[in-house]
Amino acid sequence: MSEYIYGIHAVRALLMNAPERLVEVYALKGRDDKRLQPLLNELYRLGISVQFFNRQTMDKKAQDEAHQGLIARIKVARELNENDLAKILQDRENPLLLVLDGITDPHNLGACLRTADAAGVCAVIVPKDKSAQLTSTVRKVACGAAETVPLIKVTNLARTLRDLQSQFNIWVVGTAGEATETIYKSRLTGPLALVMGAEGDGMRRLTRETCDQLISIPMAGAVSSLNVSVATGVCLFEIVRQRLAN
Ligand SMILES: C[S@@+](CC[C@H](N)C(=O)[O-])C[C@H]1O[C@@H](n2cnc3c(N)ncnc32)[C@H](O)[C@@H]1O
Repeated sequence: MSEYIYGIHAVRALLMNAPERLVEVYALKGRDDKRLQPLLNELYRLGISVQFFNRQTMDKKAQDEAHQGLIARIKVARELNENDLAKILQDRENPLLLVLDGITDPHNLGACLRTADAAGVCAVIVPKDKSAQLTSTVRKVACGAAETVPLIKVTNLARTLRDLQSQFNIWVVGTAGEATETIYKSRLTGPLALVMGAEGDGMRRLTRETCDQLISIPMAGAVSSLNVSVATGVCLFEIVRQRLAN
């Protein structure tokens, strides 16, 4: 089984993190780009087939995806699940996890993965059945982070959160606009899972009830909530700030 990834960021990230998954690469003929040549050199070095095509053929292969002159056919990765968490968490001194409770917009998932990578999140956890899938749009928006941050799909999110609390001593912090405690007054420096809610309804009741703490981002204006990927960025980088200041 294979799938396609598009664009320089996605191909470079896969080349750096899981080159064994690259089957073949299609590149735009005549494209003279300083960023592309080192990447092509590395592909040649690893013996990965690179074929050159004109723009019309590349656009056809990309089927409406923006490809920036580079497409890779890759082996589908094994899906990660709750059983992979122990390995990811072992030897992590101060793990930071991001939990997305039912985000369905691929752009939001891609943006959250990108921010998670930048903030040093060790895995993103989502419920198996109620989330956007790791599509090429998600990969493109994630700018390579879909290849670097493990995405764990769990059958029962509340149970996974309880396991994180009891087995790994992880403090589970949920986010909700109406929470009285703000992120800026909370101490978020220890092992932590940050939980974000879905675009429309926020966190589900059981998820919310499982959290150790609920926090909000203070809102000064007329709108009642932020876009979830924006809220994720605000929260993750406040956590990063606190950890660096510690
Ligand atoms: C668009 S909001 C959902 C709004 C939903 N009506 C609710 O009551 O939560 C999506 C998610 O972004 C996060 N979020 C957005 N604004 C927030 C805020 N001011 N404080 C904390 N989290 C926020 C939360 O995780 C929320 O579940």
